Amino acid sequence: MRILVTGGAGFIGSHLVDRLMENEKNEVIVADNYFTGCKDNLRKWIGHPRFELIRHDVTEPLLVEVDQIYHLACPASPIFYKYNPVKTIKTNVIGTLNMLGLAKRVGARILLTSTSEVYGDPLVHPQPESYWGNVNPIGVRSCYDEGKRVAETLMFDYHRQHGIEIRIARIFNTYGPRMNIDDGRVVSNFIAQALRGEPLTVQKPGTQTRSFCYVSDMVDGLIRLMEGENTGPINIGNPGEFTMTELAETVKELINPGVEINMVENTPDDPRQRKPDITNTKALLGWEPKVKLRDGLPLMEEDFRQRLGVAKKK
Ligand SMILES: NC(=O)c1ccc[n+]([C@@H]2O[C@H](COP(=O)([O-])OP(=O)(O)OC[C@H]3O[C@@H](n4cnc5c(N)ncnc54)[C@H](O)[C@@H]3O)[C@@H](O)[C@H]2O)c1
Ligand SMILES: O=C(O)[C@H]1O[C@H](OP(=O)(O)OP(=O)(O)OC[C@H]2O[C@@H](n3ccc(=O)[nH]c3=O)[C@H](O)[C@@H]2O)[C@H](O)[C@@H](O)[C@@H]1O
Repeated sequence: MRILVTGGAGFIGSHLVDRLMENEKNEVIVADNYFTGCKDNLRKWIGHPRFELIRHDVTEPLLVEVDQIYHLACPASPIFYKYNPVKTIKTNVIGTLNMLGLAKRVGARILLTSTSEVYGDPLVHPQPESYWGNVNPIGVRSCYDEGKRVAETLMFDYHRQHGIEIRIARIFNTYGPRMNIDDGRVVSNFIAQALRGEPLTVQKPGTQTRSFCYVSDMVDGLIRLMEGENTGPINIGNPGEFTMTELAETVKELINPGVEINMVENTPDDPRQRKPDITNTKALLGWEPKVKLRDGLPLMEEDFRQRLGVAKKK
């Protein structure tokens, strides 16, 4: 199978490449502009006969003969996707248009990594795929939230109009090794702060909730979706829901009991609750997450200790 992974140098993408490369029948091509990802995440595959890495921005057309496209190219951290909002929405709209054009041209099946942010600040909880969402069309997060919604629209229009084989995953908060240490997302922030002995920065009100999926579960779900017969959209996430204060207390307990927890200001339009309804995911993909937060955090801690050079206290 010839597989293109856009955004494959990123956090989820590089773990996906690892799993795809385990299958000797697969040839993998990564296209990435290294905005938030890096070659180092793929170092073990560079030079491998079944692997190719291209520096490419998906807002420009790309022509490669492939059978499957995993379209992950988009900055995921709010800090990065808010850094250049016009670029973020271009990546989601023009980038997805280019990948759909490629899929049509070469007859490839295409999977889009959409997001729970399509539900916005949800008024329905937990969120089923049938929920249309509560999204601000002109807010500071809209480049991402609406960008992903348009990407889903384009996927379905190409499916209905041109018969393209599509798969849509609505990914919920995912964590694990290889996350950018300073990309500003809550799990990476808290673990880096705990290891550096800095106060954990809980953004107000602290009662807002998220549900965290470990990256190996996420990759398993994405491959099952691609290999299955269902277009989606399908939620892929761990229904274990925590407040940010509970998350901070767990990181403090597991990693550094002496660290302080500080309440700090939040940013506009931060969703107050988020939890996937995975009824469809279990029924259609036979998937559910295996790694609990308390088991996943130490795996990420080990990765961050190595990268930060912080040894575990005896
Ligand atoms: N991690 C999460 O919690 C989460 C949750 C929901 C959805 N997602 C989605 O999953 C995908 C991967 O997320 P991630 O956490 O690995 O993020 P990431 O930022 O680590 O990876 C994104 C990758 O895409 C690349 N990229 C960005 N813009 C590009 C462009 N214009 N052209 C080519 N490459 C580009 C980046 O350099 C990076 O390698 C994204 O589409 C994201 O929206 C992630
Ligand atoms: O799962 C999803 O669909 C989305 O999850 C995250 O978006 P978000 O939940 O905003 O991610 P974080 O920036 O990690 O924030 C999570 C919560 O933690 C809080 N937070 C964040 C950082 C911090 O240091 N402290 C803190 O309390 C935020 O206010 C927010 O309530 C990802 O960044 C998005 O790419 C993704 O689409």
